[in-house]
Amino acid sequence: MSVPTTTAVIGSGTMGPGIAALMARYGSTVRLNDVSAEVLERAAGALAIAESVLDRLGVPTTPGGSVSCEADLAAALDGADLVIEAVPERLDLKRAVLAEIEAAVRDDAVIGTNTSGIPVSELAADMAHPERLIGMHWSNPPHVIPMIEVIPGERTAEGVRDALVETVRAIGYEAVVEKEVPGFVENRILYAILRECLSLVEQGVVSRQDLDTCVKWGIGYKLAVIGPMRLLDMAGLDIYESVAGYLNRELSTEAGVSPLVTEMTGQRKLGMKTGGGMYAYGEGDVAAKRADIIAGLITVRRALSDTTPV
Ligand SMILES: NC(=O)C1=CN([C@@H]2O[C@H](COP(=O)(O)OP(=O)(O)OC[C@H]3O[C@@H](n4cnc5c(N)ncnc54)[C@H](O)[C@@H]3O)[C@@H](O)[C@H]2O)C=CC1
Ligand SMILES: Cc1ncc(C=O)c(C(=O)O)c1O
Repeated sequence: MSVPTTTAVIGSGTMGPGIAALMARYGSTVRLNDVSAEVLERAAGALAIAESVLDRLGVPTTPGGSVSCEADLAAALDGADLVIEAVPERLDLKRAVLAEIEAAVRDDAVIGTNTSGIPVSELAADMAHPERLIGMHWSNPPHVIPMIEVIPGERTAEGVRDALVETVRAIGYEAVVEKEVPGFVENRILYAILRECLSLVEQGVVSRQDLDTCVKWGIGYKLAVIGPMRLLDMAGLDIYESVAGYLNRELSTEAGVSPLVTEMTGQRKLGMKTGGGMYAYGEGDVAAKRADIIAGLITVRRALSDTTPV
């Protein structure tokens, strides 16, 4: 399977519309499904924004692609060669949705789950055909970040893994194939960073704003150009050995969720989607901030495409 003829995207929240817009751009007939009629009504706006971003990125349009919103799951799945599950990150919900998907989908369809890190084998535990399920972890915003983690579970067929890698490359993205561990690779690293960041803010070592400045320039800027393994070579492994020798024992080992985060989620302060989180957003601020972030990502992606690989 290179670009699937028909793709079903199940879940149209933060991730679904960007995924749908990108697959359509490469010529796939995409059906975008959600349980919420209100969410599906809003999808047109999100799709239009994603399409304009793809224009600005210069992603060419393959004729024949389209996205339609489909409230009926069976209709959304009808004839799909690739299904991308993007419903909320809850094991019970994902298992239930995967059961519905596998009961309705074509026998030879590939079912990709966009879980942020639930092991694929756990999601597949009750499936009649676990060989069709594979982790397909996009990074947010999915139509902009050109890398997808591909994670076979214990029972995923090799042919399914190979077909998905082919699809990822056919849409111009890098495929990173991994063995399954909770969080996969990207989120294990991201969450190690976020745990330390939250701990430093909670301890009052640094303000939220200054932490963001420090990580953006001191870490993010370099890591946008080279990966951590290359960074170790640039710094010197002897330096890493000396610093890690006294620093690693000081780092946060918090096994639970940061109290700062649980306090905010308890108040339904979920970030940009609710208009407040680590920062406060006034009227119109969220749209402006999202536009700034996308503009920055487009500039950096263009610049990085001229640099040598990691
Ligand atoms: N938000 C992010 O930065 C990223 C999220 N992910 C993962 O992608 C998945 C989706 O995440 P988001 O888009 O952020 O979540 P979200 O909460 O923004 O959207 C999920 C959507 O799924 C819908 N939904 C719930 N039950 C459904 C069902 N039975 N059938 C169809 N639709 C249903 C909801 O109405 C909602 O619109 C999660 O597993 C998440 O961990 C992966 C990469 C990045
Ligand atoms: C906080 C956070 N958690 C999960 C993911 C992806 O699974 C992301 C992301 O892609 O940006 C994230 O920021």
